Amino acid sequence: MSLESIKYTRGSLEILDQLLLPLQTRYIKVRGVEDGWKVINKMQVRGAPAIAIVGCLSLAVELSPDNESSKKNMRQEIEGKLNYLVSARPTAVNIKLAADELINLANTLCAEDSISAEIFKERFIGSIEDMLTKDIHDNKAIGSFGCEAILKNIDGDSPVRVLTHCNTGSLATAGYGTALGVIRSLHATKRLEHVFCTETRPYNQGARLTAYELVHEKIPSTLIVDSMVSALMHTRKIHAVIVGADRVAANGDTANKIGTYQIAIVAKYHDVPFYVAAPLTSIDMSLPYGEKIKIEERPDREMTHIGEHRIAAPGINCWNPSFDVTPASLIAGIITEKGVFAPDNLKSVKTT
Ligand SMILES: CSC[C@H]1O[C@H](OP(=O)(O)O)[C@H](O)[C@@H]1O
Repeated sequence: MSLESIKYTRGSLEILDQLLLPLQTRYIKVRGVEDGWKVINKMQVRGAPAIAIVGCLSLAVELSPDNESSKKNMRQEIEGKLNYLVSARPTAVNIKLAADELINLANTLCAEDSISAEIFKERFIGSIEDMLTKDIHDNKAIGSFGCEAILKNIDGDSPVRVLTHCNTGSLATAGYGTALGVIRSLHATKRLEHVFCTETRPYNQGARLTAYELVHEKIPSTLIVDSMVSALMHTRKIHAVIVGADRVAANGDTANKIGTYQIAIVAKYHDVPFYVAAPLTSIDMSLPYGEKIKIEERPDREMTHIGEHRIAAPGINCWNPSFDVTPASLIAGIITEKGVFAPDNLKSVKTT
C-alpha cells in the first residue's frame, strides 16, 4: 500500500502506476521526456498538479547527466521538450504554466554571461525540484483554508458530512492533495463526520484511488455510484461538496472531471455549498471564461471495458469527454493556498 505517487532523487524518477491501483503497487521508471509524455498520456500518473510535476521532473532527469551541452543548446532543447510534454493531455493548465515559467527561467539564465552551463543546469533542475516541496506546502494551506471556509457555516463544533468527486489526493499531487487535502484537514481537526466519494466513471478515480487513500488513513467514508448524488443529498444532510480543478478560467468557470457539473447542479438544488480546491497553478487568467477550455476526449475503450473485460455492447458509439465545465455561478468559493476567493474575484490573487 503506497500513497507516494512520485519517487524522485536527482537523476532518477519513478511513478506509481495508477492504472494498476488499488490491487497492485508497481513503480515505473521515467528515464526522460519520452517516458514522461507516455505515462501522462496513458494516465499512469494523473491529476493536474502531478502531471505538471512528473512532466517537468522527466525533463530534469533527462538533463541531469548532460555535462557537455552549452547553455544555448540546453535552452533550445528545453523549449521543445517542454512544449512536447504539454501536448500529453490538453485540459489541465498546470503543466503549461510550469513550462512557461521554466522557459522564462532558461532565457534569463542564458542571457546572464556570468552563469556557466553547469550553473545553468543546476539552477534549472533545482527550480523543477522545488515544485515538489512547494506543492505539498500549498496543499496544506489549501486544506487549512478549506476547513475554515466549510466550518464557518456550521453551528457550534458539530462535525460535517461532505462529498467529493474523482481523486484529488496524494495520488494527484506531490502529496496531501487539494480537495482531499481539505478533507484530510477536516479529519485532522476532528470535524469530519463522514466523506462520500463518487466512483467517477469511466476511469474510476474515486472507487480505485480516493477510496484507496481514505481507507489507508481510516477516514470514515462511503463510496457511491455517480448517479446517486441527488438521492444522497435528498436523504442525508451534506454540508459541502469539495472538488478539484484542472483549469479555472479568469471568471471562475472550472473544468474538472466529467460529472462535476451535474454534481454542482444538484448541490445548488439542495442548497449545499459547492467548493473548488485548487492551487494558483490551476488558474488560467488568459482564458476569460470556461467555454474556451479545451476538453480532452479519451478512447472509447475506457468506457466499454474494465481492464480486459468488455462491459458495453460491441458496436455501440461512445462519447468520452474526460472533463466538463462548471459555471462560476454554481461555485461558492475557490479554495487556494492564498485563501478562499469568490469565483469572480480571482484577479485579486492572480494576474497571469
Ligand atoms: C488535484 S487533481 C485535479 C483534477 O485532475 C483529475 O483529472 P485526471 O484524473 O483526469 O487527471 C480530476 O479532474 C481532478 O479533480
